[in-house]
Amino acid sequence: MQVKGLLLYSMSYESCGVHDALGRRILAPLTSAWLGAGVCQQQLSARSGHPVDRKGSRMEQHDVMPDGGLDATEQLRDFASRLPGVIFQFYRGRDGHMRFPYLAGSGTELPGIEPAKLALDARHMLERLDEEDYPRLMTAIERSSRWQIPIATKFRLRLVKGRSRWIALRAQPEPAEHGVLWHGMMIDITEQMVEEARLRRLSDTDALTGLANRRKLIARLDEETSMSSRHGTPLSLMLLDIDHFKRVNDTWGHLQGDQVLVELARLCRQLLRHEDTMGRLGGEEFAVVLPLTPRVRGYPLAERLRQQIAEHAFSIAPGAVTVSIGLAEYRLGEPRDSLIERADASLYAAKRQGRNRVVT
Ligand SMILES: Nc1nc2c(ncn2[C@@H]2O[C@H](COP(=O)(O)OP(=O)(O)OP(=O)(O)O)[C@@H](O)[C@H]2O)c(=O)[nH]1
Repeated sequence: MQVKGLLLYSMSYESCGVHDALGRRILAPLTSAWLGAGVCQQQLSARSGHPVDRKGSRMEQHDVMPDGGLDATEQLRDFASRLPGVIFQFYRGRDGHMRFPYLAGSGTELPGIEPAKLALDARHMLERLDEEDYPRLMTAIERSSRWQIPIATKFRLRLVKGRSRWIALRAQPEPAEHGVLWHGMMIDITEQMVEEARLRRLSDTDALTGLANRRKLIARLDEETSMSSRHGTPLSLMLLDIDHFKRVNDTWGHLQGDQVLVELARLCRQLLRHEDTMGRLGGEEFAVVLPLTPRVRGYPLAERLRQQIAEHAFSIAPGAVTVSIGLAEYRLGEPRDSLIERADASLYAAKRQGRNRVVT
C-alpha cells in the first residue's frame, strides 16, 4: 500500500498569479495548514488523467511559472508524484457516474488499482471500501453535493490479501458542468487509528482482570438501558461480590488474592454470552450487563455462576472462594442509577442472608 502520508504543500500561488480551480480549491487550504516545498503552479500535470476545469475540459501543461517554463512543469510533476499522499479531483455526473479525472501522489500506486482506470471509473476504488464505510462515504458525497459543503471523512480501503488501510479524505466541491467536481486529498492514517484503538482499549479496561472497567461498564449500561427503553426489550444487571475476600488475602496473601480475581473473571467470561458485558467495579466487586434478559432468565444464569465459582479450586481449595450476587431487571424508563441501586440492595440482602447466594 502506497498511500502514505499527508501531502505537504505550501504555495505562494497567489503571488504567482494562480487563479485556476485546482489552485483555489486544493492548494489554498493547504497553504494555511502545512509548510512544504514552496512550489507554485497554475495547473498540475497528472500521471493518471489531467486536472479538469468545471466544464470538464482538460487543463494544459504550460505557463506553469512566470519564470519557469517546462522545466518547472517537470519539476512539479516529479514533486507531485513523490507526495506522501494523494491529491485528486473527483467528478460525479448527474447520471451518478463517478471518476477521478486527476490523481497525483505516491499513494496513487495502490496495488491492483490503476490510476488510468480510476480516471474513467471510480468504482474500481469504491468497491474496495470496507462494507461499513461505503454507505458513510456515499452519504458524505451526497450531502456535499447537495449542500456544496466540504467532505471530511475516513474509511477503510481493502488491499490485496485482505489487509486494509485507514484513509482520511478531505475534499471541496464545486458545481461543474453536468455534475459536481471535488478537489481534495487523501492520506493514510492507519498507524494513528491503530494507536487510538490501543489507547481506547487501555482506558476502557481493568488492568488486572482485562474486564471492562467501571467507566466502560457504566457506558455500556447506558447504551443498553436506552436500547431497552426504545424497543421495550428486557435487560438485567447482576452485581457480584466475593465473600470474605479479606480472609482470602489474609490467608493466602495479596498476590494469590489477585490471582483469584483474574481466574474469577476468566471463569465468568466462559459462562457468559458474547453480548453480555462483565466489568470490575473495583476491589472484589463485579457487574454483568445482560441484554435481552428478563429476571427469570437472569436468575438461573446467576445461580450457575455462583455454583461454578463455589466449586472452582482457584489454585487454593474448592469452596475457598464464594460469591454473593444481586440481580435486578430494568424497569422501562427508570434512571440507570436506580437499576444499580436495586441490584445493590439485592446484593446486600444476599450478604445479610449468609452469602454464597443469589437474591433478586
Ligand atoms: N488481592 C486483592 N485484594 C483486593 C483488591 N481490591 C480490594 N481488595 C481487598 O478486598 C477486601 C475487601 O474486604 P471487605 O470490603 O471487608 O469485604 P469482604 O472481606 O469481601 O467481606 P464481604 O464482602 O462482606 O463478604 C479488602 O481486604 C481489600 O484489600 C485487589 O485488587 N487485589
